[in-house]
Amino acid sequence: MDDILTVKKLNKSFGKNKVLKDVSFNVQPGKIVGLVGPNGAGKTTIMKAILGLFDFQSGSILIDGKDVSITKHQALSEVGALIEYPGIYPFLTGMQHLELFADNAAESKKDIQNIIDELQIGSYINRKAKAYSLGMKQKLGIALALLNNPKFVILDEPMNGLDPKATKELRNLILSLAKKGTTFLISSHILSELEKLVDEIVVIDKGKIIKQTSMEALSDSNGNYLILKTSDDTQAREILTAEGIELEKSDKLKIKKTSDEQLTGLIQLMSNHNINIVDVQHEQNDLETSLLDLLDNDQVKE
Ligand SMILES: Nc1ncnc2c1ncn2[C@@H]1O[C@H](COP(=O)(O)OP(=O)(O)OP(=O)(O)O)[C@@H](O)[C@H]1O
Repeated sequence: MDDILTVKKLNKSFGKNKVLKDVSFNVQPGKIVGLVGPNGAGKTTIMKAILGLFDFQSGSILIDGKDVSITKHQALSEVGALIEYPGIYPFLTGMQHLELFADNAAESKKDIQNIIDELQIGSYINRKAKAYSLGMKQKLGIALALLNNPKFVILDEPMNGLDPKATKELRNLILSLAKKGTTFLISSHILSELEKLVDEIVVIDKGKIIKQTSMEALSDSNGNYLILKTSDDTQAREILTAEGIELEKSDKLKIKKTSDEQLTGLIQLMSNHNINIVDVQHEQNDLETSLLDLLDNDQVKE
């Protein structure tokens, strides 16, 4: 399927500070893609460039096959976005914001009501935005991003300021929209939340993309471990080491999982030395651990 977003060799500097270095990645329709990386890595800059808000020195951005730049915005007509702090007018009500940004007032009445219901913002939507809390403003910003049924939605730190209930509601809303075909590019530092949502992640560090991978492949490639509990862990550790089986740094007998047959071999090995395996646990790296590993490796390479 053709990409909804293709970013190719994007370079961007602020003065002498090169903040995006040959950034390339793609997003396929209907996917939820997470853009992750440390503070200052370049996530917001990428999102702003995709939205035609920043110029760039070289490279290209295509949405649905059409070029986007600071002067070419046509492809953005079907894109919804929330970037940094939602731009909200303090003296307008939430409802006035939604009406102001709706494409077609008559047709949008039902859409506006749906969004209000889904995000549960009805109790304060007719109050002036100056009286909104951080989370209320954030929810209004998300409502504005989702208005007009965009095909592609870009959300920069959408969970900022949301309480756990609102975070869960937002997650469910994003998942249900994605099921109906909406595509999402989402940045967030709340990795435990992001991993419940995304199909793929793009990892950026110091302006360079260091990985684009499906979540499935990420946990398969570096995140599966077996933890053995035996009748004699001290002796078992010696036997495993003597066999050249590498143990992870842990006070438990933790071994990187390499194949489905590996456990049978370990049981056989222990049994040959009259040691019983009394328990086996499977452990999988969470997104945070996988990401920290990736960033550590990136530092080693430099
Ligand atoms: N308008 C600007 N003028 C000059 N430098 C900028 C500007 N915007 C961003 N930068 C610089 O670009 C780099 C990338 O910033 P960016 O906001 O894209 O990072 P980020 O990955 O979104 O970080 P965070 O997770 O902290 O939000 C930083 O070094 C930042 O100081």
